[in-house]
Amino acid sequence: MIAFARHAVRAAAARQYVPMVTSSLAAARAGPIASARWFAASAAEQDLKAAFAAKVPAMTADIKEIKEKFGDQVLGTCTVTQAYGGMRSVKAMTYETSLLDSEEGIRFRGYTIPECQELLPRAPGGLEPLPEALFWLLLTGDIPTTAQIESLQQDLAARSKLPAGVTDVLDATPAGLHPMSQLTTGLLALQQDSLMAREYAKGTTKNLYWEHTLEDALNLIARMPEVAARVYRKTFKGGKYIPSKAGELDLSANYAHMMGFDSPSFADLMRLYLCIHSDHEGGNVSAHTVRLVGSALSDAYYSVAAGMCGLAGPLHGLANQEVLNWLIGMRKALGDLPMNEENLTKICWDTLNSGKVIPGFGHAVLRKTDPRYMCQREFALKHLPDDEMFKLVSLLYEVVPKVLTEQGKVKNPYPNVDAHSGVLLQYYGLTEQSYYTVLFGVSRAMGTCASLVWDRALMLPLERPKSVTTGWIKNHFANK
Ligand SMILES: CC(=O)SCCNC(=O)CCNC(=O)[C@H](O)C(C)(C)COP(=O)(O)OP(=O)(O)OC[C@H]1O[C@@H](n2cnc3c(N)ncnc32)[C@H](O)[C@@H]1OP(=O)(O)O
Ligand SMILES: O=C([O-])CC(=O)C(=O)O
Repeated sequence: MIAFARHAVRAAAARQYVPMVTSSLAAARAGPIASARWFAASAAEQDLKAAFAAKVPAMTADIKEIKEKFGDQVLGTCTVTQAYGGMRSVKAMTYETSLLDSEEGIRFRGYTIPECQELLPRAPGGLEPLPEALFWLLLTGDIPTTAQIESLQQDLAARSKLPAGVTDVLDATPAGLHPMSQLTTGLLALQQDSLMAREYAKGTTKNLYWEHTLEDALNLIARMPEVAARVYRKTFKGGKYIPSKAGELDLSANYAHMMGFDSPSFADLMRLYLCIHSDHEGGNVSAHTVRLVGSALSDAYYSVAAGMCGLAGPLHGLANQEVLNWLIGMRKALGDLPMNEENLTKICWDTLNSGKVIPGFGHAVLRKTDPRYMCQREFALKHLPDDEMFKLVSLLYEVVPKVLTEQGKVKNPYPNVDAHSGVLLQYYGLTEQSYYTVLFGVSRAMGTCASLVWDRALMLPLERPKSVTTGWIKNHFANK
């Protein structure tokens, strides 16, 4: 099913993870980025579970040593303003699968998006990395080999059949229900098969939680595309479903096929899309929700469904839908007027003056243009350079930062991932913008599931930070 990306073997062979427990000095010398990477030790393991299991002891020992050595060090503090301000930049959690730098953007296990595009295995004829390969990387820290990804793809295909009753639940949802509500309902219907829930009820032991969670994660990832495609066909195509070709096509191409899109370049867009939306460190609303809910030992289905409810908010994943609505409204507002800087500037100010945010711009952590925006822009320059909507998005890239900077409120006036995704989908005929966050959800499930497996492997405890009332703050600081 796949062709191997350039340099992957060389890169995998050249890299080796250095656990702190054996060589903390070497890791420290390697610098923060290199020491954050999990380097491939061997390409021999073809089974994801075995590859993951091999990583757990060193990581567990590493964390034990870190806690012994640095357990009393202060990682972050929280001012009163931060407590009222969404805890912005408070360092109060760990998260292994990805790390966000405010200037540089996301790194998946230490690898930037261009590095992933270069190193991860691709589909035959495809130019973009396979999300199955990104999932392997997020989970194990290693760039997978062709054989490993073929084995994972076969495993996912074998798991992909929806259990009885799931399609009935989806069919019973009202046609007007938002696609994100339908997706979440579908995930909860999948929960009937949770191994974690079943084994916990039987009295399984703590050291096996990760195995049950990995099983649930793999089943969820394998089945979610069909659930999501059914939501699309039911809502927008009169319930005319297209049978799965799991096993014949890779996960992204099959998802596109089940939605009704069979062009090779749309499949490649799906691969890129599902890779870049998967993970964005641990503090974002969806990932943190998955972590929090999972910490109560709710299984992967409950945890991801909860995360999807957060992703459905307009300040988070739903912003991709909002961007398209805004762009369409903008074209209408322009009418016969030329699409130029002056006219777009006026429309931006109208949006701000009406009390709304400009969707797709700004970020809670990033302070530069999101690299996920940039790689979608590069995709557009390659595949749809003359598209009118792309030209509009390109012009807004120049206009909006100036307007937001002049307004003087935002910490980051530059575009995020959601500013670009919709125009690419529109170009290929996926024009129903209320569906866009579902695509984001299918991707985010992969990153958050990888992290959830680690949460259980590392036996992270129940999350329960302390809260205080405003009265408590007044009394506490009054006499200081
Ligand atoms: C996948 C993702 O989740 S990426 C983000 C997707 N969301 C969006 O694109 C929605 C538009 N953007 C926003 O609303 C914000 O930039 C957020 C929610 C992403 C980040 O919020 P914050 O960290 O609070 O941003 P910041 O500190 O810059 O906010 C300061 C002020 O600028 C405002 N602001 C931030 N971004 C924007 C924007 N795009 N348009 C207008 N005003 C904005 C905030 O609402 C806030 O106003 P207030 O002081 O009146 O409450
Ligand atoms: O990091 C964030 O807060 C939001 C975001 O871009 C994401 O979750 O992809």
